[in-house]
Amino acid sequence: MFHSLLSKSEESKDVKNQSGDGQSNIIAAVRVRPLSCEELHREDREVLYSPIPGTLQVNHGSQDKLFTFDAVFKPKCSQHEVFEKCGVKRLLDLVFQGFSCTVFAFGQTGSGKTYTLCGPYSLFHGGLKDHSFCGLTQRSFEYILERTQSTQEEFVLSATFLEIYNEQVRDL
Ligand SMILES: Nc1ncnc2c1ncn2[C@@H]1O[C@H](COP(=O)(O)OP(=O)(O)OP(=O)(O)O)[C@@H](O)[C@H]1O
Repeated sequence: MFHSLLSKSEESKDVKNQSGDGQSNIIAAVRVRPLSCEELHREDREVLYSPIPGTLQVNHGSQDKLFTFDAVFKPKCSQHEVFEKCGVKRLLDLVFQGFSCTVFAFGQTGSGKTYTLCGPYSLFHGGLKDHSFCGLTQRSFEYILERTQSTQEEFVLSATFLEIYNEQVRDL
């Protein structure tokens, strides 16, 4: 699961509409990763379905539970699709209006946070060169750099990567 947050002024009390575009300041999206080889080998089965866009159904024995999110991405969704539809592009546009934005991925170990944010391990260590595997981070940088290059204005860009693990914050 990943969330996107934005804030312009700490004094602002209005959680909605700070950006003036009528949309919520918090976007919650869920991505369901495909079963791993190990899980397939174990004959684990899928228990998460998205019967209607924006919903996630958890198959829990005889009781199904349905949850709603701003976006739900099924296992076959590509990195490109996630970037285009998860709401991050809207945040990047708001960065150019002076808003501070945060994207954070949340989930248990092995759920796909790193894959979604940065791509698979082999993109960094295994010689994989395929751009289609790039995650939200690389795509965000590309998007920002494209926007800065299409204007005469000067920009100073800064980005921070943090990991919170066992309630400890680590600067990546
Ligand atoms: N959408 C996806 N498509 C294909 N493989 C995926 C996907 N998401 C995750 N994986 C694979 O699942 C495994 C676990 O993913 P990942 O390392 O991103 O999890 P994580 O949440 O960052 O785990 P940790 O908290 O332990 O660092 C990796 O081998 C990764 O390549």
